[in-house]
Amino acid sequence: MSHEYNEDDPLSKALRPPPDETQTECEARLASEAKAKEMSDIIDEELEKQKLAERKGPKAIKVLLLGQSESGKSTTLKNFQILYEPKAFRSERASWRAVIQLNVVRSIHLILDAITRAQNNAPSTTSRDSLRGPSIGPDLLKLKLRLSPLLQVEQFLTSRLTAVGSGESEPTQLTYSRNFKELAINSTMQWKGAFARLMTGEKESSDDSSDVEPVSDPNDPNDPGNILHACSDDMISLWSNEVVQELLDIQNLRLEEMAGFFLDSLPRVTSPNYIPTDDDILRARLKTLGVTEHRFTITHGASLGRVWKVFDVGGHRSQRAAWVPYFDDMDAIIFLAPISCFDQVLAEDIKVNRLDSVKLWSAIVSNELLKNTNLILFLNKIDIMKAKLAAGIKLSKYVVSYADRPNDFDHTSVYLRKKFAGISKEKSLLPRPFYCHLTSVTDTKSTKYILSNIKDMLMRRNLAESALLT
Ligand SMILES: Nc1nc2c(ncn2[C@@H]2O[C@H](COP(=O)(O)OP(=O)(O)OP(=O)(O)O)[C@@H](O)[C@H]2O)c(=O)[nH]1
Ligand SMILES: [Mg+2]
Repeated sequence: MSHEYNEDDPLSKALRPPPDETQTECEARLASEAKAKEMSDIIDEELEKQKLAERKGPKAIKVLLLGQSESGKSTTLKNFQILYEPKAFRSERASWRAVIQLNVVRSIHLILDAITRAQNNAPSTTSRDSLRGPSIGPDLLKLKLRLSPLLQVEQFLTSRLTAVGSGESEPTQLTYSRNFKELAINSTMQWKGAFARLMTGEKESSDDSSDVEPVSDPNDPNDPGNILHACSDDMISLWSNEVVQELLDIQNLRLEEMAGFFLDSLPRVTSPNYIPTDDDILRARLKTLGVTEHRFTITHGASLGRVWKVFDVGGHRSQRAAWVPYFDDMDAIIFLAPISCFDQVLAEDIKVNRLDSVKLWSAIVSNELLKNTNLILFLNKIDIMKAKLAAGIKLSKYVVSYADRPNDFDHTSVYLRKKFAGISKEKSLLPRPFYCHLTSVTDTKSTKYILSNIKDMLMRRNLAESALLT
């Protein structure tokens, strides 16, 4: 087999073999090209078969995940993967390790920033009053200096992830620090496989890599895993330092409630042999860019063989224009509203309260294109909501209409549920049932149960509709 290389076509020119290629090299190259072509033909054939099966078989069930940024859409998608594609989900552990490393470094970065702010006595965006904090002693300053290499790890991991995954660092005006950039990734770019290989030096991902080998190269001092391991004790000292805790408190930085919080698990996640558990992967935070489609085939039960397509979208305001083309032809939308955010301002607009998920919900229920679509509401992050209420944070302070009702979870959740139900009833263009779940999608057990119920409900509706059509 030989290729024609067209001199006028830059791609063809770039692919041209080196002019000084030996006979053996040429044979090896041709053999590898033939193998690649064979693989590509097999994949094409498989895709063609899939398309044909889909055309012949019952229509795929399509579910769109919607909600503001950090509401838990991608985490819900991970639950679908655990349920229907556990093998593939677990084979991606190595890539999630890098994301978790990035999350850890980011939390440390936030603490170091808080110390710098206190040193400069600069006003913080959310400080209750000016920074009359504890004094920062030489020990803490030394710790800060020793942890500075971590900032390079952050840059390294970000550039690696963006290189393979068409990612982008978007400025996210987080409550706690303006202009703090957060890495966002479009997962259609197969960043996971590519990144796992980059991290592990593997050539091909094996079919069952649930027992992926540790990803650090013990001999490479620049390997992020090694740097994190070397800084582990200092990070633990920093996180448990009383002055730091006081500073964070004064600056109203509740790291425990933030996305991608792993500081309570530092010895484990910084160990050289660390492999993320399912729970870790669910808690790992990587912002989504664009819209990605995920296909699952139901492998058991009455709906065996049925294909599901789940669409995950970026929830950041800049991403929302991309949602509309997907409104058509969905069997259901799972809308996530993070009710724990009642006391925070919206990440991307510090003037808007996070509960302005309510506004987004109004826009969705009243949308003309969605008038016949099943809407399923997840009032999410109830674990954080419960912790906040238990800590004495009052809903009525932020949602004035709550007035003097009891500040416990039962009453607040019923109130919020009614609020969302009322909007659905009032604003929907056609009458529609109100499906609502109180969720914590980082809890796989309860989420599995909810997703199974949704699956059954949609299958029943789908069957009923097909029966009506015949
Ligand atoms: N404690 C807790 N954390 C949650 C829950 N749901 C999601 N999270 C965490 O919140 C963070 C954000 O969740 P994502 O699923 O990435 O949010 P998203 O809606 O996909 O956000 P975008 O991609 O920016 O639109 C992640 O670190 C999750 O682990 C929950 O119910 N409880
Ligand atoms: Mg996401």
